[in-house]
Amino acid sequence: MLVLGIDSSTQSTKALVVDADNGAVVAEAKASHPEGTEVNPAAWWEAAQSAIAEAVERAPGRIEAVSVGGQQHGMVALDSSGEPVRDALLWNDTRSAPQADELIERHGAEQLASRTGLVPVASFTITKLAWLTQNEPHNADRVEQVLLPHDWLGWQLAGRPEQAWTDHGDASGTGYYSPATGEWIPELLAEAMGGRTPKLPKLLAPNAKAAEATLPGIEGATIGAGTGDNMAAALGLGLKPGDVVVSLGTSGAVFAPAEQPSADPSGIVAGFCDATGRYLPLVCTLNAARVLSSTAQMLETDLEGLSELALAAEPGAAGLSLLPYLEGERTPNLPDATGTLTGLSGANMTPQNLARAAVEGMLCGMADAIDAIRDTGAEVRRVLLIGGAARSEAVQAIAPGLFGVDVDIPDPAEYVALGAAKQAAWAHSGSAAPPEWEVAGTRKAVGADTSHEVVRTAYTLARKQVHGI
Ligand SMILES: Nc1ncnc2c1ncn2[C@@H]1O[C@H](COP(=O)(O)OP(=O)(O)O)[C@@H](O)[C@H]1O
Ligand SMILES: O=C(CO)[C@@H](O)[C@H](O)COP(=O)(O)O
Repeated sequence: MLVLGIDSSTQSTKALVVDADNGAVVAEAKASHPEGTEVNPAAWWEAAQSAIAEAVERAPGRIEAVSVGGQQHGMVALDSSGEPVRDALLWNDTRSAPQADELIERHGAEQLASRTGLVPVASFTITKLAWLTQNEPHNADRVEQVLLPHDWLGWQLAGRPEQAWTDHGDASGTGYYSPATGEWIPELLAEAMGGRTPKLPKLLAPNAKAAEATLPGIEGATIGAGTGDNMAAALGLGLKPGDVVVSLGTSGAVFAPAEQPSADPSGIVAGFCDATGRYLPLVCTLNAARVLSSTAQMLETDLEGLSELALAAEPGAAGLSLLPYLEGERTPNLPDATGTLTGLSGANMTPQNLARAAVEGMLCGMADAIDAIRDTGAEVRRVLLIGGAARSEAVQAIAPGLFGVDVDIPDPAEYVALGAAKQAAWAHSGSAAPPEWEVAGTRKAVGADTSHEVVRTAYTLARKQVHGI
């Protein structure tokens, strides 16, 4: 049986056709998304249709089921005819930082963490809706329904039926959902929107059959509930206790499976649900893969060249530290920050050291995130490194030392789309547990090198000096 998994993430849509018996990828395709932190959802739909058509064309048979994993938190606000009232505001759009602060002032971080699992930052949907209400009341007045990117795409695949749906994983990133009860908190949404009460999608179980596809090429296929991209990756990897994922896409996301919901009043760890009925404590930064591509561009090289330069420098980049807050930052919560390079001298200002500082700076943020996940009580037996920038040799070589733990590098694959495909197979089968598909990979052992301590200390010192935290 063939199933289709879609990953609609920040930079692109990926479509994988997968053999549901063993998880083997039999066809795949990709289409780009526009740049920017606000995007017309029509662009995702166009990319999805193009990637699906291409993947299905290469598939050796009929698609029986499909699911979508989507970038989390994006605000898709629809009017009474189902059209977006404006472009969607994405997870990495920081304009709603003041609204996040207002929510915390009104309710207190501790209360919000225990009610919603989250302490608001600009990424979360509720702050974007509060921003819309305060800054574009003419648009807020027209909002009849609020969806997330994956909800909207699933609804498109089903031909825009009366009732849209979502899953508990993606819902847990909105700020108006309770992981403890598994229900929406409509009063928080109404308060953020000045008393307006838009319709919310129906919450579906992880293995629910949501609808049937109407898109030509996959008509009649079962549509699964879908989920957020990180939850889909967790499902695709089949995480076990002791596993911690470091995902280096546009965002840097660090997460681990958990049996209980978490509530971190510091706001560092977001208490999300996963796509299996369990939980997924997660730390997210705004700056990961693009730190490397921007540095490569500055050094007039490509990603391979950047990796070679970084590996030609000594650990610690001869004293250079990069705080890579190129798009502002979410963890730590510094929405207006810019990047800083510290420790420059005439002697260390080389392309090799700059490249090394970029890789180390990005990974130091991830190492801090692993520590925060460990602080929730999660066991950290190994790290699984995925996402576009996990393909970098320098990242693979430097990560184990900085993380202080063995790093497994699953064979390069689109794990979000694979997880979506697994959910589709699960929904179609109607079984109690998702299918188990083997994930192959290689291990980079942590080794005896202790130079990482110096690197992390220098990074922490630079952050304290520049940002006071
Ligand atoms: N070999 C590589 N080294 C470093 N970065 C890479 C490499 N290959 C791809 N990338 C980066 O990965 C990113 C895309 O990763 P992906 O996980 O698909 O992101 P997203 O899910 O946010 O769209 C791009 O920024 C790209 O530059
Ligand atoms: O906001 C988060 C997680 O809370 C991000 O991880 C988004 O879900 C986007 O992910 P990528 O496009 O980087 O995969």
